Amino acid sequence: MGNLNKEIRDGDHPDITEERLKSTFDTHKMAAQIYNSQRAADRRNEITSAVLKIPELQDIKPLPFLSREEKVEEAARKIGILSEHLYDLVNVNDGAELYHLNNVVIGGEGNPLALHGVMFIPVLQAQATDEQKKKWLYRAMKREIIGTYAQTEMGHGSNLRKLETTATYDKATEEFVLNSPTTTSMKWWPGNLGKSTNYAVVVATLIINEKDYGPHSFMVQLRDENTHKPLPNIEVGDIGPKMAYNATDNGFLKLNHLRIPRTNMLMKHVKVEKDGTYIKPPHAKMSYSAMVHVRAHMNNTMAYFLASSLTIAVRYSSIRRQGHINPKEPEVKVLEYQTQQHRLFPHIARAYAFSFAGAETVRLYEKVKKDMESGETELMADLHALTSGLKSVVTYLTMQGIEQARQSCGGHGYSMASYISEIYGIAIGGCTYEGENMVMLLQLARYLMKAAKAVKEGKKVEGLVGYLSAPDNRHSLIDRTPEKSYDTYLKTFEHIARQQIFRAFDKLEKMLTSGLPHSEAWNKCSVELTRASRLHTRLFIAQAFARRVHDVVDFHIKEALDDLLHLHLNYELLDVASYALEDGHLCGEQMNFIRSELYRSLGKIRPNAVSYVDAWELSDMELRSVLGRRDGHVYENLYKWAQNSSLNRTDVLPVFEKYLKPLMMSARKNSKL
Ligand SMILES: CCCCCCCC/C=C\CCCCCCCCCC(=O)SCCNC(=O)CCNC(=O)[C@H](O)C(C)(C)COP(=O)(O)OP(=O)(O)OC[C@H]1O[C@@H](n2cnc3c(N)ncnc32)[C@H](O)[C@@H]1OP(=O)(O)O
Ligand SMILES: Cc1cc2nc3c(=O)[nH]c(=O)nc-3n(C[C@H](O)[C@H](O)[C@H](O)COP(=O)(O)OP(=O)(O)OC[C@H]3O[C@@H](n4cnc5c(N)ncnc54)[C@H](O)[C@@H]3O)c2cc1C
Repeated sequence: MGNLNKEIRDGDHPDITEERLKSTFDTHKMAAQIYNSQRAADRRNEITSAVLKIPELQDIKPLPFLSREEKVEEAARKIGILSEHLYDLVNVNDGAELYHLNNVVIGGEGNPLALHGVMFIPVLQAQATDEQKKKWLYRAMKREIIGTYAQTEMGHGSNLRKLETTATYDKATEEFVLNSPTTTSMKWWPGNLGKSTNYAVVVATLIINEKDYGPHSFMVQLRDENTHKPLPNIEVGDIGPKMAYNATDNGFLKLNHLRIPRTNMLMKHVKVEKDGTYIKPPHAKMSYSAMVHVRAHMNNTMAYFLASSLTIAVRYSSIRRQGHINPKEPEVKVLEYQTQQHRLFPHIARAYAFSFAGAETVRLYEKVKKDMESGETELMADLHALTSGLKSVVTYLTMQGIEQARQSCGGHGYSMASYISEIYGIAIGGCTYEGENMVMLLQLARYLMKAAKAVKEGKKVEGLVGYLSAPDNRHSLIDRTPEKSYDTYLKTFEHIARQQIFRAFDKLEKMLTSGLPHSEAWNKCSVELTRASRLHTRLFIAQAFARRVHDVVDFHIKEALDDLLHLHLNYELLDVASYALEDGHLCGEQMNFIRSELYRSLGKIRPNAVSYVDAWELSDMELRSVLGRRDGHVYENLYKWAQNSSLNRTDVLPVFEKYLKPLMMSARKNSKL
């Protein structure tokens, strides 16, 4: 039958092998849950193996030792080589395979085609007419041109309706005049805009006959296709180094009365006729599709970032020995400490939960995308609400989890040898991009307030907010029913979310009744509103986790996932318990029960800890972490890694003669006086 944990190899550190031998489940079967099919999990490993056989695709040295320019060059070099091998390595129509190939070969720090794949192609697919697709999309797919999505400006990112870049229609010439009238109107932030791309979908405020029609999308050629020099009336460049993600040239763009043909406006759903007549889209927010596309996929990318950090931390914790639990016995693996388990295991459960919630979200996204192609827009509001909440909650909790993973590695976690700080830097960008988290929580809150109003008016609501109409127990049944059921936990989460949604609603209504204008009342309730959004979203995540466990057929996988779910529900409930204590839905006795279940869960998870992270099947090449090495041989490799430091090229640095020697000489001279 072989080992259940598929990472076991001869010569590995015995401490990590000992962990893997304890596995109660087949890690490759678990990978099928994480990646949604056995075939997808197999393909990931096949792609990794194929990449390992191509020497030019390996990192020239550990990425933390590269300068920013070297990072940009290295990513571009690999993109060039990848293009030669692409069709042999992956199915180019499979986004998951492409994403995996990118993670293995290039990693998360970015590459010249990042925004091309993530936004430029999707926006053309969703918003270009057939004729426009022929002109740009097919060239983009063949990488004859490289594009990005240029929406955010120096002065405005969140509030799209106040974008200053204008696209003014000139009926006489049948052109749009694109203009950045102020410094703050410059596009600022778009990925790869700075140096890599030669085209961009620019989002600008459409003006026809002096009337403002709001943000619309326009195709703009930025650079000459042969020389790559910026075209006339275009100023473009890189915005400088960032917290992380520095292989990517996030850029600025100033358009100086640039004229583009009328047919460069993306017109699948919305139109400007030759005479300037404006024809509305079936839904006002259809042009926001590229943002929804990314938000819908972010749960999975965040789950991946979180799982990467936890793989590093848990593997390292299984070979790191420090201190004693029993003074008569040798030093223990730090993973034995309950505090270490409490620090890491709930985040493992979250990574799984985000992946399962992500799979459901992508399914809904695919349905809405298909509907939109035929002008059907009914589910757009549901999708927008769901992705807005998830994007915010998942990125925030991912940030917490990665930082805990780093701290759990002690001093070595702070070294770039762990690579956790880079993963952290990349992941937390997600709290900001695709809609600042508070802004997106408030978008979900609009949807929740509408639902609450409907319920108050005696109407029945369904779907994602159906629980607002469902019967509620005054007291939680956790620990009060003979059978062990997750339903009691989910009902408690429902109660908490429902109470908070109505609390925010009542507060808002009270202020409105007192005569406060809606926007002021909204602002004064906004903390309560974001709380409602978070609780609603955390309920959805817990439900999605429970739905997945319910559907699993394999006994051992189901059992292992069930343990994680149990931990998740107890940990998350403790995290939000104050809401349930406030109105007596939970009592102190139940809190004690939940706490003791949490501690019991940590013990249950412990033997499988390494296997839970191994099941993500993240290769050494993609983890890029000395601490997270599959074989557990950390210490000798930490020493090897440090040899890459340019400071070690000579024993004595020039700064010694220049500054340190004079400093010490003069100090010595003074002390002799
Ligand atoms: C296999 C593919 C893999 C893809 C993987 C991608 C993941 C990559 C992850 C990691 C790798 C690192 C790579 C980094 C890539 C970075 C990419 C980042 C790119 C960007 O950041 S692009 C710029 C993003 N900008 C924003 O998100 C701006 C945020 N602001 C807005 O979206 C809007 O301004 C707003 C929604 C906040 C408000 O819009 P507005 O028009 O003013 O509308 P309102 O008045 O507030 O609302 C009116 C009404 O409309 C409804 N609504 C709003 N939006 C939508 C929508 N999209 N769909 C449906 N309905 C919508 C809203 O709910 C209101 O409804 P109501 O009146 O309440 O009924
Ligand atoms: C790594 C990275 C990559 C990016 N890539 C791209 C890209 O490819 N293309 C692109 O176009 N853009 C890109 N962006 C820009 C990004 O989309 C915006 O920065 C983001 O949407 C946030 O907008 P902002 O910067 O205007 O934040 P601001 O809105 O200025 O946020 C500042 C503060 O104001 C608060 N705030 C703002 N409005 C409200 C409100 N209505 N109610 C309550 N609070 C509010 C926010 O919560 C926040 O606390 C990228 C950004 C990053 C960090």
